[in-house]
Amino acid sequence: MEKIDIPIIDLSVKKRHMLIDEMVKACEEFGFFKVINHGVSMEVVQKMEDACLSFFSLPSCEKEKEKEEFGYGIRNIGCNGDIGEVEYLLLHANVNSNDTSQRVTSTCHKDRRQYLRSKMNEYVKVVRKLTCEILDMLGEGLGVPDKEIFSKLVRQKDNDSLLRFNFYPVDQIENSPQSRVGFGEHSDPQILTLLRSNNVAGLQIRSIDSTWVPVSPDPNAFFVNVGDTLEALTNGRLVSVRHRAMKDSYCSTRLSTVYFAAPPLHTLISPLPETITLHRPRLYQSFTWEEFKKTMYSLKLGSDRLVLFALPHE
Ligand SMILES: C=C1C[C@]23C[C@@]1(O)CC[C@H]2[C@@]12CC[C@H](O)[C@@](C)(C(=O)O1)[C@H]2[C@@H]3C(=O)O
Ligand SMILES: O=C(O)CCC(=O)C(=O)O
Ligand SMILES: [Fe+2]
Repeated sequence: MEKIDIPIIDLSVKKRHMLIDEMVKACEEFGFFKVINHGVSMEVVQKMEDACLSFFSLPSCEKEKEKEEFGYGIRNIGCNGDIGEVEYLLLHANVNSNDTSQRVTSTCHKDRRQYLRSKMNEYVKVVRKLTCEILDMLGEGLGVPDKEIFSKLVRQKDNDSLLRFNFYPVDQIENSPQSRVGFGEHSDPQILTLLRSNNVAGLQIRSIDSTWVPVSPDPNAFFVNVGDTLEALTNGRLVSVRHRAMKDSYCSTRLSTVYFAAPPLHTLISPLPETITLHRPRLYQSFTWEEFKKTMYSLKLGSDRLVLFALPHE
């Protein structure tokens, strides 16, 4: 295990130019950084987290009923045979969609669903705002003419962003190995990911020299991952980070909450002209987010998807 300092961006610091430079540098070197003093209401976070923990503590038969509505899953990640030591909810983070009020269901289910959904929607609103602030700072730092070029994609009404809750329970089995992979190595396919967790360790990022770097938990912070799509949009200048989550058998239950900011399906992803230079010729062909998504779902969790869109070298 390597000891490296994860870049920390303190949004309460007034010198915006300095912050922007540090943020761009972190995305170039690691594709990852931690944000503190972000201004997101901890009350919103806490209520959403409590509602999720109550959900995960329900009996299995109750949770299984939420496959369709909340994308409940256990152990199976995606549909290509990846297995994790994790239970999760995976749903669209589009606050306008999924009105459950018309569905025929018992009052108890309906109340629980509506409460969970409302806490999630409140969370999405605040986390999307923070995501857009970060994307605007990156746009400014890269010197693109329209600094809102990235955030505009995420603000679109039909954006394809997702919200995921990963629940890593404590092992009930005696003598199970001390530390196992809970969620396998991968990069996130979208533009930007904002991840937070309770105060339990688990997240690791892979550094340039391929060693795993543990990220200390900080429930007051957000961790930001550059996704494959931002790597493609910036012609490989900002790099998508490979990461995984470990599960420690003797530790406490871990809950991570992950917001994946994505553009609308029809969006054409092409490297921005400002990122194509003599020293860095164009790396990727253009593709729509829909095409990329189709490819990603046909592949395993740990696959390198961007390589399939790389242009041949001269
Ligand atoms: C195995 C898979 C799960 C995944 C879709 C995929 O085919 C490859 C990418 C995976 C991933 C990783 C980051 C996110 O957790 C996720 C929701 C995403 O957008 O891409 C998952 C997908 C999933 O669990 O459906
Ligand atoms: O649980 C974590 O910390 C990581 C989860 C993750 O990488 C994901 O959901 O894509
Ligand atoms: Fe991830």
